[in-house]
Amino acid sequence: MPSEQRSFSFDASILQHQSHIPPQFIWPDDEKPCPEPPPMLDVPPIDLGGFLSGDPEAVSNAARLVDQACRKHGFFLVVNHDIDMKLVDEVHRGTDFFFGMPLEKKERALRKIGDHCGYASSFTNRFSSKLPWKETLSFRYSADRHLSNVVERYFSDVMGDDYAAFGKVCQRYCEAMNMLCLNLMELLGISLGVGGGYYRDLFEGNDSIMRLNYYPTCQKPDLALGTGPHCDPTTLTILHQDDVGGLEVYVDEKWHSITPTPQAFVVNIGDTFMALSNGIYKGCLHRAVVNSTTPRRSLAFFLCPRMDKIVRPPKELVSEGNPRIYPDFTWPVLLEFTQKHYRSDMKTLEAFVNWLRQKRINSS
Ligand SMILES: C=C1C[C@]23C[C@H]1CC[C@H]2[C@]1(C)CCC[C@@](C)(C(=O)O)[C@H]1[C@@H]3C(=O)O
Ligand SMILES: O=C(O)CCC(=O)C(=O)O
Ligand SMILES: [Fe+2]
Repeated sequence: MPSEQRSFSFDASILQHQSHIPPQFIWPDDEKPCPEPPPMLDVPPIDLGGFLSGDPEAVSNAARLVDQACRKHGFFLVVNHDIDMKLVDEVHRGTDFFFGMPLEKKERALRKIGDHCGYASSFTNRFSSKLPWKETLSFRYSADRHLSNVVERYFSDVMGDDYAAFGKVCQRYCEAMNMLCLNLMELLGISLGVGGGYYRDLFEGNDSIMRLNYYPTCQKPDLALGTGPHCDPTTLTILHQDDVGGLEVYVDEKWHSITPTPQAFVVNIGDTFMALSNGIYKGCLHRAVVNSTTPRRSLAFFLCPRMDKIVRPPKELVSEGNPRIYPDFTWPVLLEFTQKHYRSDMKTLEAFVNWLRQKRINSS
């Protein structure tokens, strides 16, 4: 991991108009965006309506579709999810408001070295090459009832009273995302044949991350990437993209674009759930491309286990034919690995297991 050093700031209000982009933002040829827009990934959205109402046939149909998608690429869309789309619009508007501010005001929430929360502009002080063409604002959401309103308080305490209203909106959004995640954990347990309770119970009181992504326009969109290729190291991601488009998923050895569907949420399996399913469900390899005409926003809710929970698959998923792939670990250790030692990509879990093994050898 390159050492963290202060370098130039990514002031989107300036860089978005520059015809020559700094070399740190130019990705190697084998990772550049596709020369032509890639094919759309044709995934039927999974209708959660029947599942949420407990209709047995709808439950088994949703479980079958989830199982197919997660064994293959770890990506699916959900509709009829019970989320108030007016709330989603409020978060998008607040996102525009925040990222539209002058840099020095955004930097009031500047991400501290090694921390995952706060404002970051393209991580210019975190990585020295292949910089993402984006600004992000990340904050913690805790489902622990003793830590209620942690989002709201973050906005007021860190960002100031003029953000209190946006903080309330994000608090409500995270609570809605938490409910959807718990329902999806139940569905994933049913899909894997271990019952709805195992994963749902594991994520009661979860300690998750919300991230607002803002991708300024780029005058060289064929050389840059908004977010590089990766699997989310977290458990499950619920993402809402605006109508601009830019999310791509790697399936059958090639990139596919995900057409924005405003009423749908994108759901993808993260590394932690790959470990929780003993490798049966695959972490979704994805990235985000940028464009030269329209800024893009996406809202990503990353479900993460409570800090003290051991990440371990249910015994039903471990057998002679399918032995344990990953060792026990806790999420804070994987999170620290991604924040201080390794930039998440498509091999994070493998690198993490090797790092853990080395740490244990060194400490024995
Ligand atoms: C725990 C996290 C680390 C990242 C944000 C969440 C889940 C996704 C991770 C990330 C987006 C994967 C690509 C690289 C990364 C550095 C980024 O582009 O932002 C990752 C995030 C991070 O480490 O800040
Ligand atoms: O903006 C997007 O569509 C993807 C963002 C993403 O993958 C992430 O934040 O982990
Ligand atoms: Fe991601």
